Amino acid sequence: MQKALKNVQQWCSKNNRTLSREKTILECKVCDEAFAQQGEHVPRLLQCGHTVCHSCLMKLPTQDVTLLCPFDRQETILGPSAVWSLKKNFALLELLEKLQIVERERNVQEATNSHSSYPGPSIACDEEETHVASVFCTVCLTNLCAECSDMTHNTRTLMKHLRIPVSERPRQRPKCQYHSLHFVEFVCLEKSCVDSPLCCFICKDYGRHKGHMHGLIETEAEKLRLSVASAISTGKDVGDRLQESIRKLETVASQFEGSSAYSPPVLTETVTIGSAEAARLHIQAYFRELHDMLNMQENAALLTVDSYIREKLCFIRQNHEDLSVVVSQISEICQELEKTLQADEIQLAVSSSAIATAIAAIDDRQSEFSERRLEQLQPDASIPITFTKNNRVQIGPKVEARVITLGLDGAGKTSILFKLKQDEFLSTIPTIGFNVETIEYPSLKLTLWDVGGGAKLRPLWKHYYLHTQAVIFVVDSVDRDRFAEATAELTKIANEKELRNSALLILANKQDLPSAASVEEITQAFSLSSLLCGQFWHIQPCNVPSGTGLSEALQWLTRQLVTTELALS
Ligand SMILES: Nc1nc2c(ncn2[C@@H]2O[C@H](COP(=O)(O)OP(=O)(O)OP(=O)(O)O)[C@@H](O)[C@H]2O)c(=O)[nH]1
Ligand SMILES: [Mg+2]
Repeated sequence: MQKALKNVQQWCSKNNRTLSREKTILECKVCDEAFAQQGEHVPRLLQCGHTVCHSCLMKLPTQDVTLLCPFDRQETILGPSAVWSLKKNFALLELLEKLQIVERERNVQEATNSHSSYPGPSIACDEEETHVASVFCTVCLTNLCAECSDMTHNTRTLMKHLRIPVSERPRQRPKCQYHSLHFVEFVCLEKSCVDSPLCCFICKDYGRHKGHMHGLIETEAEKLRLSVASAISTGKDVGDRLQESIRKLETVASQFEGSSAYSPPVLTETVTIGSAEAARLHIQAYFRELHDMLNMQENAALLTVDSYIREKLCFIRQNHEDLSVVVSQISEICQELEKTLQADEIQLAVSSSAIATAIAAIDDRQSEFSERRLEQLQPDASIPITFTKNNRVQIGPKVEARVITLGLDGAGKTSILFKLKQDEFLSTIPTIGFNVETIEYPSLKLTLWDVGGGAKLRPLWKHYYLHTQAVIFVVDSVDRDRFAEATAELTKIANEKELRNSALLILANKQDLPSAASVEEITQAFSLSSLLCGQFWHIQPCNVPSGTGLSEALQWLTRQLVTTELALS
């Protein structure tokens, strides 16, 4: 460092230039501004070894997190704080500081050597009035010419006094406005004196500031300087942090605009979307796959129907052909028999065996093609179609489902079962155990389990849950006193793990009775919306005597089981 400093000094003297001006040799080679100890022109080091001021670095173009050196185009990788993360060139900063000290000492030297170097109004030497003062002793507080300075400060102690050019002499203290013979030395710290806090020692000890808190002007000024410096540094910190936030916002904004790399996502996979464009692409890809999948499913469904139709037509044509052959055979036999009617007795007697054979053939055909057999040969022209939940088509064979009917005792479960099975309102007795019936529709076959609802039987309900696709919960709409009890049972059912994929149909039964609670009242009393949040559920008003509501209830159930209304059509 000393060597570098010496080189700079030598360069200055060789080139006959002053140090103060030649600070510019320590300037940023991009903007030609002198480097500074702090602020915009603080020197920062690039990884290639070049030094550029902070301000210029901020203006340089960046590629992602790298910055190119303006001199050799080499890359420097930036940290998370961008340009702020680059190290300051401390060697250069130290050199700058030393140069400032050297310059200051040189100024004193020059002032000491030359009376005329101080361009301001001349100040008389305190030792010899006819001399012009060129330096100010900061310890003796005297203005001195060079000669008197040397003369008065020639002892070992006095030589150490710091003497500065008179131009840099500290300002003289003002005189006290109440005691004109004395300088102000103190600052009064009382709040009431904030408007005129300066005072001399007389004001402080005997005058208007007597008894007040006070401090030395230098001490108080130093405290103020420190708090100002601290506020400045805090301000800079805040500024730096805000700058960092701005940079991050810019990064996020550029990512939104589509700078980030994008790889097409897989259907159903959750991807982290990096930019607005990536999000759009992700959505388009998702729906493209969905459309493709639906097209494939539609084609597969059509193929299934086409092959079903082909098989059916083949069957019909075969039957048609077989029956036509039989019809022509019968017609031939009939023609032969009609001829025998024209014959005389002798001929008839001779042909009796052939006639018996023909009659037997007709009898055979008659018994072979009974009404029932002919019905079987006439296929139903309808094509019963159902769709599974994954959009596969199902023709013919019925969708089978296991359903359990639960609810408090007396709610009407058994009555409903009998109504669905036999279309009758039968008298019932309380169920001990269970009843089970199979109920068939064109495309649906329900196995309906009706389990007794007495309090002692309810713990047994759970044994019926396995493989159950739907639960029918029957509520006696008249029995408001037991709504709370019914809600408690429904809550247990709703929380059953084994039933979490089952559809839940609530039948508000006995709507034929005048005091029956409406569906809305029951929904509210049972808090169904919150209780069954996230489940497949439906509430249907119904009554057994007329059967009103039961077919709608089953239609909803069927939709849940086969996802199509065709099942019941
Ligand atoms: N008015 C009217 N009465 C009904 C209706 N449904 C059922 N009932 C009557 O309510 C009573 C109880 O019916 P059940 O079908 O035995 O009740 P349950 O739910 O099977 O009762 P448990 O087997 O004890 O669990 C019987 O007297 C039925 O006639 C309805 O819709 N309207
Ligand atoms: Mg019953």
